[in-house]
Amino acid sequence: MSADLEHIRQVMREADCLYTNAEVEAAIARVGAQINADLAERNPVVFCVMNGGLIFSGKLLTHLDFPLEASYLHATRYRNETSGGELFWKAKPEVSFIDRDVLIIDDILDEGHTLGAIIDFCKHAGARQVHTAVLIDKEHDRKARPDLKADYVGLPCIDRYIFGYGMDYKGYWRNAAGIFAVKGM
Ligand SMILES: O=P(O)(O)OC[C@H]1O[C@H](OP(=O)(O)OP(=O)(O)O)[C@H](O)[C@@H]1O
Ligand SMILES: Nc1nc2[nH]cnc2c(=O)[nH]1
Repeated sequence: MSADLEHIRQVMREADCLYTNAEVEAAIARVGAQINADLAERNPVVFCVMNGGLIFSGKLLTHLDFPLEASYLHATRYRNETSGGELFWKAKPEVSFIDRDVLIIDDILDEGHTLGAIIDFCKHAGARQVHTAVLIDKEHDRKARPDLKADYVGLPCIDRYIFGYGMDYKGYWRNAAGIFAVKGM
């Protein structure tokens, strides 16, 4: 079924802006500086988690000032819905990272099932150390593993369904230049 574009446009018109474009860009620059300080000598292999991690990864990578290899993996459990289900691997990493430092970049740590599963996968596949960066850490008490924290966090966010900067609403608005919360969600 094709999307109801008028509904999609209305969601943007009615959304609450939680962070402006400038605030997100400043957060990305901050995270970049932290990663430069920590990982410059570690020769990490950097994985963007598709699809949501695309914009944060692209912008963050331009702040990193050391040699690195970049690739992607694709794991999803929301599949364009607004509540999560089973984790589904669409593409596992193709680059070998045995005995390598790995940096995983994703848009959001919500309940943490996705990041937890990706970290487990990388460790089982022989990574020396797995580092994680997320643009948004959503604050609530439903974390799958309460002890699982991302090493690098751009911004905290209240417990609402958000979109923009890679995050979608029903597959749309990943391109929104800011972080927005859907009205009523
Ligand atoms: O912490 P969790 O509750 O597991 O949710 C976080 C994950 O959800 C989103 O992915 P999604 O499955 O929506 O796929 P997408 O990246 O293609 O939007 C997001 O990109 C994270 O990977
Ligand atoms: N777009 C989007 N994806 C998510 N995945 C987990 N939480 C969220 C959220 O709030 N928004």
